[in-house]
Amino acid sequence: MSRAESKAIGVLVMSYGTPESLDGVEAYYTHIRRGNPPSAQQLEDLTRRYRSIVGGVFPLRENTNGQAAALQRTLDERAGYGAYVCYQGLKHAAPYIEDGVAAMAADGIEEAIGIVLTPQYSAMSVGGYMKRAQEEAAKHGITLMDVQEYHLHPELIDALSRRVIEGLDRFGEKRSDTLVLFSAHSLPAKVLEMNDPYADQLLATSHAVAEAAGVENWQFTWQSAGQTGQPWLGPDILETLGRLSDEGVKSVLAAPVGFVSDHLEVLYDIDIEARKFAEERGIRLERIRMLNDDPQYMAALADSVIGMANGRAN
Ligand SMILES: CC1=C(CCC(=O)O)c2cc3nc(cc4[nH]c(cc5[nH]c(cc1n2)c(C)c5CCC(=O)O)c(CCC(=O)O)c4C)C(CCC(=O)O)=C3C
Ligand SMILES: [Fe+2]
Repeated sequence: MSRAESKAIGVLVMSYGTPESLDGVEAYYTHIRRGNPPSAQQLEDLTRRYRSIVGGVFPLRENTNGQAAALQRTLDERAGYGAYVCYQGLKHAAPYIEDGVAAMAADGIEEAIGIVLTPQYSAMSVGGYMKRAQEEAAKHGITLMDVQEYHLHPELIDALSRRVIEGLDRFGEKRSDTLVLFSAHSLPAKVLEMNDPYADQLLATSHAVAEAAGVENWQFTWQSAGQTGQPWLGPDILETLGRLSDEGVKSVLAAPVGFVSDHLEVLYDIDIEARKFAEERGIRLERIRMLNDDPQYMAALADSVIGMANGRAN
């Protein structure tokens, strides 16, 4: 018997996707660039960054697999085996969002909930995932409802605040002088003209986490902006670290709350690039542990999925 019985609700678990191997970086980058291949220089630069974090495995793939499996277990525990069936749908790698929806259709799923593993909504990121999922669902006659965001879910805030407390403890006697620097992936600044909730939601998450962790000394900054020739949201984390060093700050705990996994933007952009930049300016930079398949994060996801499904039934 198929795991997906006729009454099962499909759950499309959406994430960014990462290459299978260094040989796959060019195709992946071309997909991110909407079919335009990167220049040799751009490809070399991205490959170099992956090479410096990757020990033969791209960590995001394992982490997304682990998150989808843990969410399935959490849904089984809360709603009973067979009530929900998870399918992965990735933005820039196989199985693509469309593959996930087609797999649901092949299993006879008629009703589904879509959820992106990023807690904060932007029309340019999460909205893009959902648009593709809706278009494919319509082709198969699947009714798909989207969880738009869960950036203030109490379990998520608690999970992040515990990580902040644990990260601050690593500073020992310097703990009270440590600044918590929340961050998220920058977006092209034109997103501001769209009245997009992304920045507000990121600030709301940061605020709630700081409050739950009892932290008053915190700031928010952007990171990982692309080089597109257009302006991106700033200030960038390196600019912020430069200013903090001018102000005499010596201890910083990075808290990238716009990301949920160990991947390139965390393992390279923060752990290698930002840390080196900070150390050169006399700042000790530590980072909170990422959520990956944290049980409280899974509870926030499962609760959002079940809440959406129940809302429809009422
Ligand atoms: C908002 C946002 C998130 C967070 C929300 C979410 O998770 O969705 C995110 C996450 C991620 N971004 C990732 C990787 C990349 N993103 C790039 C490029 C871009 N990102 C953008 C936005 C975002 N990206 C944008 C507007 C571009 C410009 C091109 C375009 O207009 O689309 C490039 C090209 C080279 C470069 O610019 O560095 C790469 C390699 C990985 C995987 C890392 C790994 O494999 O370990 C992850 C989790
Ligand atoms: Fe990205």
